[in-house]
Amino acid sequence: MIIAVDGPAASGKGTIARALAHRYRLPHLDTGLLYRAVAATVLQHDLDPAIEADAVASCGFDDMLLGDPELRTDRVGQVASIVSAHPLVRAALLQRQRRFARQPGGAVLDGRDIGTVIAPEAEVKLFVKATPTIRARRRHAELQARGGTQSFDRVLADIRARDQRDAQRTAAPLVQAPDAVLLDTSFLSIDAAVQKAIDLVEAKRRGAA
Ligand SMILES: Nc1ncnc2c1ncn2[C@@H]1O[C@H](COP(=O)(O)OP(=O)(O)OP(=O)(O)O)[C@@H](O)[C@H]1O
Ligand SMILES: Nc1ccn([C@@H]2O[C@H](COP(=O)(O)O)[C@@H](O)[C@H]2O)c(=O)n1
Repeated sequence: MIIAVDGPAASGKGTIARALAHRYRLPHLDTGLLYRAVAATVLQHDLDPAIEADAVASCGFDDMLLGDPELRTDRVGQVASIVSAHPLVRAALLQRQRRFARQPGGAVLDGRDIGTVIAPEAEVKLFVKATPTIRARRRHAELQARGGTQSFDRVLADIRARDQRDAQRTAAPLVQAPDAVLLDTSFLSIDAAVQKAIDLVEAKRRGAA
């Protein structure tokens, strides 16, 4: 079974994807990390993320980088949303994600274009959303817990900027797949959101959704 979990920044898709992977004993890929690794490599080499050739040259990153906590910072997230708009960057990362999705037994992937581009054949597609203010509140709390000093307003502005870039780019924009089920986590606890996601997967498996 392939489970595709898409949605905007800090909507809770990673939390849900990890929980579903655990529940159904499936491997999980956080595809945002791949774009973050490209972004971190661009920054490391003092390249320009807006220049496609610079971003493409950074797609051959060492997989060791995927475990670097620096990848989770807001700065890297912002640059990731710049490099991810380049069609050649998306093309360079496409096969790796497709191979992961199509491994025997299935997989859970979360990102922006899993249900639309990477695995349009996924048996289950969730589109996770929450209001920008609630997402910023959650991300702000998360960053503070890690010692971050950004203001709430800064985090909210960054989330809005990233939403806009991700939704408006021409290459694989953030959009709900027509056959994805919408899961609004704005007023759900983590446990309640995960339970809803499990209920949706179960309904799909029974052919009821
Ligand atoms: N339903 C929820 N209620 C409260 N907090 C939540 C909920 N879901 C997720 N969170 C928290 O919100 C933050 C963002 O969640 P998560 O990392 O899952 O989002 P994401 O969509 O994967 O983000 P990104 O796109 O930036 O990778 C985390 O700190 C997580 O613990
Ligand atoms: N399938 C994807 C996943 C991510 N992106 C881009 O990467 C940025 C960082 O992703 P996070 O999930 O870690 O927040 C994100 O803002 C997107 O620009 C993508 O394009 N496609």
